[in-house]
Amino acid sequence: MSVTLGLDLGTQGLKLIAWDGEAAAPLFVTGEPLALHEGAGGVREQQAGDWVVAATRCIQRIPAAVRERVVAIGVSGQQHGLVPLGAEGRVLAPVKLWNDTSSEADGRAIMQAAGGRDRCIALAGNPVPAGYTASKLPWTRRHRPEVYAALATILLPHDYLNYWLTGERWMECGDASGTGWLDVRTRQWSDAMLRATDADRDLRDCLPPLVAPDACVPIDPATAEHLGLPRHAVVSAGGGDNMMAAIGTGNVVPGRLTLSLGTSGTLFAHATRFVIDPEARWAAFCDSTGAWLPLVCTMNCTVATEAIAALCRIEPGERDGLVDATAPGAGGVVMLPFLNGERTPDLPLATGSLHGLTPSNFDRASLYRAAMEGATFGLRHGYDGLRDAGLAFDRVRLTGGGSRSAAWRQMVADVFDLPVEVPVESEGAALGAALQALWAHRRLVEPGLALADVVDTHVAIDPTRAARPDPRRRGAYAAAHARYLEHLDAMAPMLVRGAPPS
Ligand SMILES: Nc1ncnc2c1ncn2[C@@H]1O[C@H](COP(=O)(O)OP(=O)(O)O)[C@@H](O)[C@H]1O
Ligand SMILES: O=C(CO)[C@@H](O)[C@H](O)COP(=O)(O)O
Repeated sequence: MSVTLGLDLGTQGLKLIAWDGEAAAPLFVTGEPLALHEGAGGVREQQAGDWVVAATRCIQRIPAAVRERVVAIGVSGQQHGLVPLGAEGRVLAPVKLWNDTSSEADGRAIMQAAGGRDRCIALAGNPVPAGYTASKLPWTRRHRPEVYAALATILLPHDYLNYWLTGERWMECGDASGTGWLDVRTRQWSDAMLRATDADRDLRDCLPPLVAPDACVPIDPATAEHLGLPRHAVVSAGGGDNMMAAIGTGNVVPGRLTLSLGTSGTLFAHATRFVIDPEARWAAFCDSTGAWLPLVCTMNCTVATEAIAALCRIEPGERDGLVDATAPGAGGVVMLPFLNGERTPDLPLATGSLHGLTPSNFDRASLYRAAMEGATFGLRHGYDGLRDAGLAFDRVRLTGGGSRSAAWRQMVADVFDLPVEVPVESEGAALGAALQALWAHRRLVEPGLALADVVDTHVAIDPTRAARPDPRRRGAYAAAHARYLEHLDAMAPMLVRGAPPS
């Protein structure tokens, strides 16, 4: 039996899956929560040291008989975070995360220096929203000058765990697409975007080499010993959580749409040709197979449902019942769920709001449904952009924490008017990381092995969690979606400006 480990460093927690490469089944699954520091002005940061503690706990919890058979490890991670490393490998500051909007003005300044938003898209395929890594660097230069001066290497969150495991610094093109510095057409760093970020420093010196998707690096022997893992284990390239979720949900061929309902909501496809949206309604990213992964990301998915559940004291076991007890449209309640600011649509300073309240709909069930609908409509917004690019879809593969909800699965089927499939393994990103590790390890002796072949054998669909669009609900959801867009348009001038200082 050969075992591969998949680690997924999410925003709310780190998850681990130990995968049996022969039986195509999980042997052990565990996780650890992670703390998030939220500061004034949209600051959202984590300590890289906490990730290492969480990963160590998860790995050491694996039964020894499983651990000693580990041949390879793959790491998936929340995208865009900036891990600043000093020359000797020390992390110099807290990690500014993908949902940290404090660098909004810095992103705008980079785009201006590059010649404007459209020019950025022409140069590298993407603009530089606040969430992307590039914007966090000038912020660091302004707010933490000593860190900027000592900076030797920039890593992304999953790259940092790879560094901890191997002692080697590298990036790969999937996650590197979310820096704002990679020209996603050529898979090379864009000198123009690097210069627009800092004209006085050669930032190429801070960027590690880019490796191929099937790269394998030996684990550091001392780290292997500390973790109780075999010294011959290797670490694969790993990738951004969305790129790994594409593998873990079997989305490595055209025609499938993966939707991940986590802290962020993401929606992405597999594209064999490079596609960009001139309006940047979605991100033009590389995937982790050598193709592309056009992606829509909203910053408020389970953020919205969790906030309403906490406010109304809705227990986890009650939630689906409340959604089922209300009709599509939530009795007229509309939630613009932008509690964390928003990336799609591009409103980093936006705040959340509730609309359409009356005495007869101001109840916990309608509010909870409105939060779930708002999060789902936000993703639908970007989906129209993907179709405008000529991409066609015949199904949705659902993953992330929200995919555990039967009511949410049905809502996705109805709102997108597509059949929904749910993989047996709900942790798509962790499974994708384990499968990438399995593939990369097998390719050492079988160089022609295609990732799609591994995915076909290992990603199973759970027939009991499928959902089909219900034509009786289509009209009600279309009307509710139209109402959502009306409120969004009406609020737009205020949402662009952001909240007054508190
Ligand atoms: N049955 C459910 N209904 C709605 N939300 C759920 C359900 N189960 C889990 N979640 C939510 O999913 C979120 C975690 O999703 P996950 O994909 O693990 O997030 P991340 O990777 O962003 O940390 C939590 O906010 C959790 O409350
Ligand atoms: O910023 C993006 C994608 O561009 C997010 O999808 C992050 O990658 C965080 O993911 P979760 O922690 O919500 O899984």
